[in-house]
Amino acid sequence: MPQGREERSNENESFRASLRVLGEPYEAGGAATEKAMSQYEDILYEVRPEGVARITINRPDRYNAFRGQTVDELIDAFQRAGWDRSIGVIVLTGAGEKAFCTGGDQTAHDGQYDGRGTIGLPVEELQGLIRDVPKPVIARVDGFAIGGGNVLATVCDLTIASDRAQFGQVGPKVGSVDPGFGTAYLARVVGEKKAREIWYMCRRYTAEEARQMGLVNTVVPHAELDAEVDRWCAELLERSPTALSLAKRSFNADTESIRGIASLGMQALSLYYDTDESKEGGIAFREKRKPNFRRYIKSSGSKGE
Ligand SMILES: CC(C)(COP(=O)(O)OP(=O)(O)OC[C@H]1O[C@@H](n2cnc3c(N)ncnc32)[C@H](O)[C@@H]1OP(=O)(O)O)[C@@H](O)C(=O)NCCC(=O)NCCSC(=O)CCC(=O)c1ccccc1C(=O)O
Repeated sequence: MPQGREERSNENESFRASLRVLGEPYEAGGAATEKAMSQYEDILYEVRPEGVARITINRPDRYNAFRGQTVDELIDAFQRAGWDRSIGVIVLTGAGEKAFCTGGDQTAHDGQYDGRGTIGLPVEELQGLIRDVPKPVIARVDGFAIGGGNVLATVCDLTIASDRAQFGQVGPKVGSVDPGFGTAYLARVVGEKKAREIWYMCRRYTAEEARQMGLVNTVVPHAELDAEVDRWCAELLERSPTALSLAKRSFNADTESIRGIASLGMQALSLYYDTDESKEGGIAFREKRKPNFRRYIKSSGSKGE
């Protein structure tokens, strides 16, 4: 049945209304916002330059590894920037030159992590939120983007890396895995073979290698990283924000089923974290030795040890 003009105009109005909701600020600003911002311990939140929210994981002594509190603060910051109408681009980065982020903090991890959520670390909530905010998110990577840190960079819309950045996954070396966006979505970005190599082999890749496999948009000398990020932000701020948010949601739609895989996978990961096999990875990392996983290799049908 062809639609009448009135019906179409109602539909258009509800579509425009939904975009207005997408653009609602998370908080109106003022004293409450200032107070909440100063409460962050593990991250920094700045608006710099105008229109750009820069969120920095600020744990350089731990190579910007995240604990439960870090992930909660990141979620709060992405909510704030995501729904603030004065912000057009969000930049995620790590403090210092050693690391962007090296994933879960291995000192806050003996079995489950120390925060909330299925595994004591609401990483799948954070990854989903980076996808949900209706504006481009740029990962500014200097140093290591390893483990869950590489996953964060992967789910960002764009990645700008310095020539001394290094990328990789280490899960099967430390008794962990990201059974959602870190694996399935990575395969969409770099292809199945490469994603499996990255996860199974746990190697490190240079920024240039990461660029060649499609994990990074551009690589610049480290002294030029901020200027390059500023250039990309300035260009993005000139684009129609509504067109950008529609494009982002449209890209997301095709991989949205991975959210379901992530939530199921985290449930399984929680069980895995309580096993001796997984704990061996974390203990070995803390004891600075090679993990011994050989005794956990089981042939199909065997009862194991
Ligand atoms: C980052 C390294 C490759 C750097 O190697 P190297 O240059 O040889 O330096 P190191 O001496 O190893 O490290 C220097 C210094 O930093 C500390 N450190 C580094 N990373 C961490 C960390 N993640 N937690 C705590 N501390 C860290 C290290 O202990 C040293 O400190 P000293 O005081 O000087 O001794 C290398 O360090 C490395 O590989 N780190 C391991 C990173 C890691 O294990 N990350 C967790 C990965 S788990 C994973 O990949 C699962 C995927 C995932 O996304 C996920 C999903 C769901 C829940 C959680 C996760 C998650 O990420 O955990």
